[in-house]
Amino acid sequence: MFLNVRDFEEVARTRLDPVYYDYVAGGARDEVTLRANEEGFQRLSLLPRVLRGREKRELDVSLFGSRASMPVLLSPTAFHRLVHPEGELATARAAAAAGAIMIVSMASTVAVEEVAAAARAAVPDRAPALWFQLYLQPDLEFTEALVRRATEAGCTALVVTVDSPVLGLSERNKRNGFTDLPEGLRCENLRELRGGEPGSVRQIVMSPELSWEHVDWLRRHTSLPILLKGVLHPEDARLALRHGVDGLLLSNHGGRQLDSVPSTVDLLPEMVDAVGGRIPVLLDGGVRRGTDVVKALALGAAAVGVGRPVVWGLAADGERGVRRVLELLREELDHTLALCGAGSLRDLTPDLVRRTPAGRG
Ligand SMILES: Cc1cc2nc3c(=O)[nH]c(=O)nc-3n(C[C@H](O)[C@H](O)[C@H](O)COP(=O)(O)O)c2cc1C
Ligand SMILES: CC(C)CC(=O)C(=O)O
Repeated sequence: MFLNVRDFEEVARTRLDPVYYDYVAGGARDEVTLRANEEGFQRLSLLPRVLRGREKRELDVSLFGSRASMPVLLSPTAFHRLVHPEGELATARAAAAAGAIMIVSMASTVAVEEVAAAARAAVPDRAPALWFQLYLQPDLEFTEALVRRATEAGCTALVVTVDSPVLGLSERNKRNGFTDLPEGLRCENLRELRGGEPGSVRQIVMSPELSWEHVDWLRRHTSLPILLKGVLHPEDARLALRHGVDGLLLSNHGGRQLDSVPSTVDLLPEMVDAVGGRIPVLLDGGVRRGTDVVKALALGAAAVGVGRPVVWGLAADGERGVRRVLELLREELDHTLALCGAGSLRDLTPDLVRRTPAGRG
């Protein structure tokens, strides 16, 4: 029985090739940050208010022009066809049906146009909420064409991942010899547009030479809102403001890039402070429960993202699994709001969160 997100991980573990399970579950090096993300939430306690609740709670949010049924979105995760044959098509249908924002990974194994078409077909009466995650490629002509493709496909915001000047190192992947997608799977957004072998697919380039000038370049080449994913230093948050960025997705890549960085929820108050309310701060990393969502929102996040939970849902039970994972998080969020005496997300304020004394959490 799937009672919570962790139940999906257990089933996914039994279903998946252990090499692919490790790819998804794993983090960088000693996995200190991977563990810290969940522990960060566990160390925080909630302090509910009483006698001020409401019969029906409002969970919907509006973010960068996208309406969503809840402040939980699908963080970008690569290679969905590695865990289920329908891959991102199933994920997109589930997200659209749940009214959740899906951030399509640049490294999706289904082309962004097809992902968008699947989402639209799932909810013919409304526009599904899709954003696109981008690794800025040093080949700016290619990057520009990709941004155009994502925009024309119907993605309405760009989430630029900036924590990957080089790829993080997962020792699980190394031990397992997992370096490439298996035969038949490709990053469909990386197809050559011209030149190269017909139908050939590029490798994603992680470039240490990317700079704020590239963000400025992107700002000039798109009218879509730009969010930066992976800014962790408050000084970089302030720089993001100066470079006209529209939002931050506070993320340590689920502990997959630099190991030993703090958990995202521990950094959240400082980052919220750094931007001083001028742009929304979203957060991902370690969100597994409705209580985690409430803690993050109370501390100032505009929304949270989930990465692995979606992949576990997909691996365990395809589209239905992703649907259920999103439903569970929504139900838990609603239930937690009720127990906290919050009638809406606006009632979530920092005073509802306490740091558990050391040794007790
Ligand atoms: C299997 C997997 C693939 C990922 N692929 C991407 C990606 O393509 N682009 C990206 O910006 N982040 C990627 N991430 C990071 C997620 O967007 C997100 O930051 C992270 O998973 C959040 O932590 P959580 O898994 O604890 O929810 C990936 C994470 C996982 C687990
Ligand atoms: C390197 C990407 C293709 C995928 C990614 O970001 C990840 O696996 O964390």
